[in-house]
Amino acid sequence: MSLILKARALGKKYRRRWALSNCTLDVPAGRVVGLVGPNGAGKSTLLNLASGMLTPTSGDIEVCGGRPAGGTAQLAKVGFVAQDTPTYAGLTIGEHLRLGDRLNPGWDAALAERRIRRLGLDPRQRAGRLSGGQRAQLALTLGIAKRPELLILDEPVAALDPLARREFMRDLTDAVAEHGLSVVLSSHLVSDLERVCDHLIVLVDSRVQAAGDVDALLATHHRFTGTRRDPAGLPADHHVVSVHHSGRDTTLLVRADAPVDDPAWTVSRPDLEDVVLAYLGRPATDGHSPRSALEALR
Ligand SMILES: Nc1ncnc2c1ncn2[C@@H]1O[C@H](COP(=O)(O)OP(=O)(O)OP(=O)(O)O)[C@@H](O)[C@H]1O
Repeated sequence: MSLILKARALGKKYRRRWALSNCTLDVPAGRVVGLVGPNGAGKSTLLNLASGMLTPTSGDIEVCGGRPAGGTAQLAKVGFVAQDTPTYAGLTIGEHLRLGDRLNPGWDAALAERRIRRLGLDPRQRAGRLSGGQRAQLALTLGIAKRPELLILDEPVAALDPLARREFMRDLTDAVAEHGLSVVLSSHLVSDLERVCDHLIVLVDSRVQAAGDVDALLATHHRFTGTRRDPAGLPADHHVVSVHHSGRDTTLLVRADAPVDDPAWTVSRPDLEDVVLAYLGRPATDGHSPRSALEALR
């Protein structure tokens, strides 16, 4: 599997506080990869390190085969839209597009203009006068029109209304199909990630708790329900991710290639949100290696 991003024991420290510590993960190339995790898990820090906006305190990170922001050619390979969708308040939309053209060797002017037109945005409007969602759309347009090998989006849809969110996800899918770019996007909206991502990474407290193709994650996780009992009796290849007791019933989220056929349990399929929530509810395990027990689900 070729990798577009590789982090090894990566850490970033602010004064005495680690924003990300000992983070090891692999991101496959040619995919739309969702990065999901609770507030403060280190997602933005990781994405800022990947884009070269931050430099690591410890460990290594490689993006598109090189050091993040390590020279002009490397900069051209990666598009990054930060969480606060930065734009220049005093510049018009048209000026942003011209700036994009000047700064990016692979700039796709036709794509940028088409997208701005379709969004109904006036190229003469200053970015400072745009709504939060419109500003996000401008920043996304700049990221896509740069035609990067890897597009990194930190919570790109947070400021968008539901319709704009759906359209953005569709644009992204089209851009991936047309230009074959790799995408990493973080979001708390698992339903949106499910619509657009084919690979998912769950990060909790700097550690990968689960990672794999969405199809594989769905095929290897099962919901077990039955009368209240201790899950310890399940076969050894059944990894219990979460346990909920309510009244006389027990519900488990279990990872197993093939669920055991036991009349004591009713087995059903969880959706992706159930799987993600089960991992988010766990204390972080020390998944130093990308092949940690919870990870190998490709
Ligand atoms: N500039 C900073 N100075 C000090 N601490 C920081 C800084 N940026 C992030 N942190 C801390 O690092 C940790 C990880 O933050 P980060 O923003 O990467 O998390 P996140 O997973 O993106 O969270 P969210 O989902 O809320 O955006 C948090 O505890 C945060 O308080």
